[in-house]
Amino acid sequence: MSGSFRFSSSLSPVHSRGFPKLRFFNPRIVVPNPVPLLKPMKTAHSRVVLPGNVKVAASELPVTSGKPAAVAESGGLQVDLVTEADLKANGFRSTRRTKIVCTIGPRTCEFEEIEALAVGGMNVARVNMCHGTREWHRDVIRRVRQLNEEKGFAVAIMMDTEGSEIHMDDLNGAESAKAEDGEIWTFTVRAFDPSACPERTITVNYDGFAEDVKVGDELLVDGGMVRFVVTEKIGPDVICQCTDPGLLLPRANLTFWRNGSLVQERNAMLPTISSKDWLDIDFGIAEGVDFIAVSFVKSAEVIKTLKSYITARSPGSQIAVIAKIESIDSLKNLEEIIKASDGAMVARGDLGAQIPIEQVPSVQEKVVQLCRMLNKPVIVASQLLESMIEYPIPTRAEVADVSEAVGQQADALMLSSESAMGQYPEKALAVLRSVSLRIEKWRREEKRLDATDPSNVSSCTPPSISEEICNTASQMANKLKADAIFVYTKNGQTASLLSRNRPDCPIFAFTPSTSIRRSLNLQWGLIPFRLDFSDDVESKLNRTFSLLKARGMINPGDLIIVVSDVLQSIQAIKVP
Ligand SMILES: Nc1ncnc2c1ncn2[C@@H]1O[C@H](COP(=O)(O)OP(=O)(O)OP(=O)(O)O)[C@@H](O)[C@H]1O
Ligand SMILES: CC(=O)C(=O)O
Ligand SMILES: [K+]
Ligand SMILES: [Mg+2]
Repeated sequence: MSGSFRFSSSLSPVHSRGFPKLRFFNPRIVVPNPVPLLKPMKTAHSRVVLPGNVKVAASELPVTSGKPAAVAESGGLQVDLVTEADLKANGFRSTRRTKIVCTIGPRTCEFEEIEALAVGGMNVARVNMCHGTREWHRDVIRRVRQLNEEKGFAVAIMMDTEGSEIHMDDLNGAESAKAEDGEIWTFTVRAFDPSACPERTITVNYDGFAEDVKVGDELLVDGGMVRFVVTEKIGPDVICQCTDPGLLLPRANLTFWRNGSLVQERNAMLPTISSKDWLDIDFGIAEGVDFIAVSFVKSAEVIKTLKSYITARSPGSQIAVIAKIESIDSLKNLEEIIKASDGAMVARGDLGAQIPIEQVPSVQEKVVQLCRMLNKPVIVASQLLESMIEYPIPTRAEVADVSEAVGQQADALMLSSESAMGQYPEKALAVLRSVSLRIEKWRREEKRLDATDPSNVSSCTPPSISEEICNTASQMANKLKADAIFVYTKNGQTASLLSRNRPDCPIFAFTPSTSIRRSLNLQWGLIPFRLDFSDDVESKLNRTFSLLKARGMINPGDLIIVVSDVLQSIQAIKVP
């Protein structure tokens, strides 16, 4: 699919989701450019515009073999230009702790568009295997890799599986179809030739569909954006009347409800990982993605199966498995699922179609807390800035929702349609960034909740020396008002345990592995650097100090708490 694909505004999904097309009396106050617009670096001499309006001319940076040194690993230290310039200009406290995942779609798939997102603060790029071809995804993944190699970013790649829940067909290539109030539509398990498909007929991907539904059931498209009631069943055809009109989008999810409850008959028996998903997973392993997010996880078993499959297919691979919490069945097995996974996503879109929407906020809070206890990164996803698909500024309610997730100290926030096919992907990213920074700062100032309170973090994992060291180091950093914590970590575990404490200062995580560096980029408060280091604490510390000082990222007198996972030690050191 090409990058020129655009939804025309009259077909924007926002409209399908019940927003009036024209908002008379629009309550949006257009504030004077609340967030700086970012432009990616174009040439070695252009100015890189960074978060917080820091400007650094690429030509001012030391250049090695035609590339800026930040990219070319000066002295073996690798960090991206954006982080480097931000640290230089604004200091440690300025860094954003909450990470950002952006879904890459038709609106953001070109190299320059991906680069603009990276410059704007994207930490993880997500590709959704529900949409597009493998070739399309391969191109996106390779562009992200190229960006990392050429510009020193550590943008991780997350592949999200399609899963085998019930969904509609692709509308024979149409961007959408409008269902009007009272209209009769047919949902069928019959497949048609695109040219021979009768009007108002939609093919459903699940063969048991016509058998499972009953007359009187409610059929919800995309969690209730469009609703139908089943009036008649004729063999493979389910005849429905539209009760809540709206736009039907290709491959939209379908659920059916009886007497106010989700019906889960044989569809509950559909595999979490379909045969197509396994092929996509093989593709993801071959392309070396960093995370595989599994849609509609119902139990821990599927996560264990996938993890052992990855190990067998690609021994020594660092691919992490993220459980998407979006199925009603997952809620009964939350703790086991999260324990088996390397992280979780609160996938509020489909979750809100499987449980009453008023229950979504409490599930979000519970999953975020559980992940924190179990030391697993957690992503809050879907509809954070939904109106920005179409408008350049968010609603106040959306800002409040983002603030809530940041206040819960989730590791990451995710953009879906906003970045995949919305009109303002960079602005949406800028809003996530500025709201995160503001709420994080406010939280530190207010100390509204003591993040290092051991009761908050220490239960549920078996106590370990590393964990105690990290808890103590974080408390020390807070009490001494340290400027940063440095951690030298080979497999990332110690960095994770520090992040889990949500300390007041940023955590510089030095790792010799580029893939660990990328995977740490999903975790709260971690600034991952690639650095080869020896086991000798003294020498690696002196080397790090001189490399960072030479690049202006730390200053003499800065107080650093140093944690080493090899020696299991804590040191408090003033930068000489
Ligand atoms: N690779 C792609 N090609 C085309 N359209 C895409 C692509 N990725 C995303 N989109 C569009 O962006 C929208 C939002 O993306 P998102 O990843 O949230 O998908 P979704 O269909 O809501 O499924 P999920 O529940 O997995 O998030 C999609 O509905 C689709 O219209
Ligand atoms: C992200 C996702 O899959 C959802 O919200 O449904
Ligand atoms: K998906
Ligand atoms: Mg989903």
